[in-house]
Amino acid sequence: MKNSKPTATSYFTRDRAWHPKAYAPGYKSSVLRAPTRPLIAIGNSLSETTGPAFGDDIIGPLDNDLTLNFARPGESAIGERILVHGRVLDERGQPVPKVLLEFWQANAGGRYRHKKDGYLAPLDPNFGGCGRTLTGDDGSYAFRTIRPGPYPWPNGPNDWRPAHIHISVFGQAFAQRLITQMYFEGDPLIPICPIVRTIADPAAIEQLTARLDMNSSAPMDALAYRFDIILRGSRSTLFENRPEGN
Ligand SMILES: O=C(O)c1ccc(O)c(O)c1
Repeated sequence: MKNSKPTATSYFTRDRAWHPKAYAPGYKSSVLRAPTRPLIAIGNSLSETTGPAFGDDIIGPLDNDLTLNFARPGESAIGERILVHGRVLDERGQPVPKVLLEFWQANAGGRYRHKKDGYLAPLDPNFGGCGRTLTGDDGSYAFRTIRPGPYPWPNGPNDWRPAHIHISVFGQAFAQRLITQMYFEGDPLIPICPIVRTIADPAAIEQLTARLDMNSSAPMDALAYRFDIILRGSRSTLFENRPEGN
């Protein structure tokens, strides 16, 4: 298609080489998870392309504050207090308003509040690890949390996940949910993480890395990190549930 005349949308088409391969043996669980046969396109059914429409009414007052939303009254989660903020943008850089963002993460010691997480680090009685918010009319979002700890995982003999926050972006339908992981600028575990190492282009890793943003920090309260999410196009944020074949 190289010589075809560009159309209005061809500038924004997806660069499939940007996304990691679904099969990446260094990331052990990708081996069984990756499709073994060519993918086939299945059209969405009506129930996959209609509703739900989320409004402000589903969001509770503490949903975007993980330091408080599981804490006992008057207490808060242990850890380095941070604000995470940014914008959700489409392939033209236009803001995407009113999308539901959900986040989940380990506590400051690197432990998830999940029955299958048996890591030695203790649970924090004041930290649940989940939150949600809607983007504003300018596509912006923000939430308060604590910086999660890194943790070991049984991929190889000594593999550790860098500190990260999982972020889900809900579209206008159940079939439109994209999930990514946000890392923190300067973390030495990023380049040696087997999951990160499935990503070929350093620029794509940079895009998954939140930047320290001193201008948005809350003095005497919380540091800020900025993380923009680009939903589509040649420089889309990498989403773990949208590998190269989709
Ligand atoms: O897919 C996995 O196996 C896997 C393991 C550890 C993680 O922290 C994660 O986000 C995914």
